Amino acid sequence: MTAAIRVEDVTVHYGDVLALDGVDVTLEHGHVCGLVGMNGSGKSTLFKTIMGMVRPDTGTVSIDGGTPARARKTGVIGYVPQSEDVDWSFPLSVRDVVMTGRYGRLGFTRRPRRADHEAVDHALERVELTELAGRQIGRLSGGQRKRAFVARGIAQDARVLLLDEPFAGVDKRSEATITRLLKELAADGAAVLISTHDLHALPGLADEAILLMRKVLAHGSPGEVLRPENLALAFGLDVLQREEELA
Ligand SMILES: Nc1ncnc2c1ncn2[C@@H]1O[C@H](COP(=O)(O)OP(=O)(O)OP(=O)(O)O)[C@@H](O)[C@H]1O
Repeated sequence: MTAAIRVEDVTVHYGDVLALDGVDVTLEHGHVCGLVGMNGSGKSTLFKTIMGMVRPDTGTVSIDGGTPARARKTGVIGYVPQSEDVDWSFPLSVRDVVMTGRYGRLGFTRRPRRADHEAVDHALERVELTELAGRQIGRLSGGQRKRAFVARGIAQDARVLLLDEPFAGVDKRSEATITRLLKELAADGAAVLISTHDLHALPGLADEAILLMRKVLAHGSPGEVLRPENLALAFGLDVLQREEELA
């Protein structure tokens, strides 16, 4: 079976900073995988490398057996970026943003057809944003913005979906809606890779997890990955003690 995402021996530097060091990751379709690691461990860099927005110094990335550029062009891959990476003042409505998920499919005229409008309506319904469809994207709450980007991935029918910190600054309702949708998308055969700082939420969110610290320290079930010795390696003793206090 062709892997949804295959990252092989990828190393990335920003100038002198080593952000990823010989990273190998294989993800299959039908799974939600949580990506965890401390600030600066390379999570966003890994996403950008998988998207083809950062070119690795060495190593290769393939998405559904093709290049990242091809996966972007054909709409195979969808990306929900960190909020800081988005220009929220851009004069686009929620509906416009969701429609950008259809761009790979629009014909020569670039004009959306009925099927495109229907896909956008359906996606807006699934994230519960139908009533806010006409509002400028920057005039939404943090959680609603994230749901709009998830709707873009749904309208796109992305087979591989990457979400960089979708729960940062997000209310519980949006978090629950997004979690449910991601599981539904995976059950329909998508591969979902999602970074999060919320280690306690990980088992309820994902069926596998990756612990990153420039290298992949652990990749397995959330239970295996969150073992105290792994957390101590990735985060230091503070987190380990906090985990014990919370247990
Ligand atoms: N554009 C850039 N130029 C230079 N260094 C960068 C750049 N982007 C990231 N870095 C550095 O690369 C390393 C990995 O950063 P990255 O943003 O991938 O980490 P992260 O795990 O996503 O962090 P966070 O959890 O804080 O979002 C860090 O040391 C960071 O300072």
